[in-house]
Amino acid sequence: MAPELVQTIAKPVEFAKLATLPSRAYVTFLAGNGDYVKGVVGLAKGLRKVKTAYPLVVAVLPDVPEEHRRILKNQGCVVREIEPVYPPENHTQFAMAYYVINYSKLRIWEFAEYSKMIYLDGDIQVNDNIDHLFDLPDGYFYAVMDCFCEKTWSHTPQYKIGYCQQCPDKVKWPAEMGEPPALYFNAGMFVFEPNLTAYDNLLRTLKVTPPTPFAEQDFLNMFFKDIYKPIPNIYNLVLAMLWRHPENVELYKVKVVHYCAAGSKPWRYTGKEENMQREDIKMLVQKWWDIYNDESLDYKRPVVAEDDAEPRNLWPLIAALSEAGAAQYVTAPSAA
Ligand SMILES: O=c1ccn([C@@H]2O[C@H](COP(=O)(O)OP(=O)(O)O)[C@@H](O)[C@H]2O)c(=O)[nH]1
Ligand SMILES: OC[C@H]1O[C@H](O[C@@H]2[C@@H](O)[C@H](O)[C@@H](O)[C@H](O)[C@@H]2O)[C@H](O)[C@@H](O)[C@H]1O
Ligand SMILES: [Mn+2]
Repeated sequence: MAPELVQTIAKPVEFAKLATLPSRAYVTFLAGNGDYVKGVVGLAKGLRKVKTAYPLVVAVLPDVPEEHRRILKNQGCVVREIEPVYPPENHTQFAMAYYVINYSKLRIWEFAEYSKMIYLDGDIQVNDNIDHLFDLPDGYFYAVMDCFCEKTWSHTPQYKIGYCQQCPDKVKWPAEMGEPPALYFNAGMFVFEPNLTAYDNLLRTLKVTPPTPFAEQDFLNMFFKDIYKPIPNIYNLVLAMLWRHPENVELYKVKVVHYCAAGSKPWRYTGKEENMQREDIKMLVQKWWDIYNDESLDYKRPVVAEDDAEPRNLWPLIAALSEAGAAQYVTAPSAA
């Protein structure tokens, strides 16, 4: 379906069809005025390179400067401001101090104009088309299993005994410690259905949930425990898997790379941290930069009659249509 909503509005019949299309989008999260905006630009260009049919929505905190928002709009992103979400007062030592802002990711459940979304961290690159994940059966929460072997997990019992869900038979979970930990996902990538009821439940539950070291990742694992369905790690390669569980990784099959290992953020890469001189890490960082620097992947705004300076922002139009009850699901320009 022609992604440019404005062209479609002109033909009511087509619009009627469009109004019933399930609306889907990728969504990421951006906070602060620092360099993560480079991650999001890289993600937008990577999604374009793999010719996704869907837009990239960027949920931005109020502290994201206008200049960064303009950069993202000019890369074809749909920029949506969200309010921060803070966990209850706590003295928790987060695995990384900045994780406290990651609770704001929970705002994306409010984007209920979309029937299904794929969340991707800003430090993720999509190297193969994964649009087919939108067709996974509704009613579940899909994400890739994490790994417990990095020092960031040293506070946990599983780390202390050397147990990891990636190789549950290597060091077995001792019966005297009760049930092994429930399957635990990395919250850098997940397939979910935005829904206002779930959103209200998430925020209400958060208010009475003491924060834990992995912040919103721990919280989401607890909240979605009963409907979580693991998907293969080709959809979110947590880089530490390369040296912690190489037997579980076939790099040539990996579709999504998550630059979460310490020192691996491509836009900050110095190569000095542990594991950062590995050939596979250097190749993946270079691959990220090749996309980021590829001008042929920059967004080319569709030329419309009254071409204006601002990239066409469809949200006011969509809001008006929604008020008129005309459009349940409408698409914005695809990221491609
Ligand atoms: O200063 C920050 C820190 C985090 N993030 C967003 O929050 C996500 C989660 O943080 P990060 O990826 O650094 O966590 P990791 O996966 O490395 O644990 C990032 O990918 C960004 O999308 C951001 O925008 N600005
Ligand atoms: O706020 C908590 C964060 O927790 C997760 O990152 C961790 C986790 O993956 C560990 O397993 C790794 O060891 C570690 O390096 C990595 O940073 C998510 O990637 C991120 O989106 C966010 O939810
Ligand atoms: Mn990340």
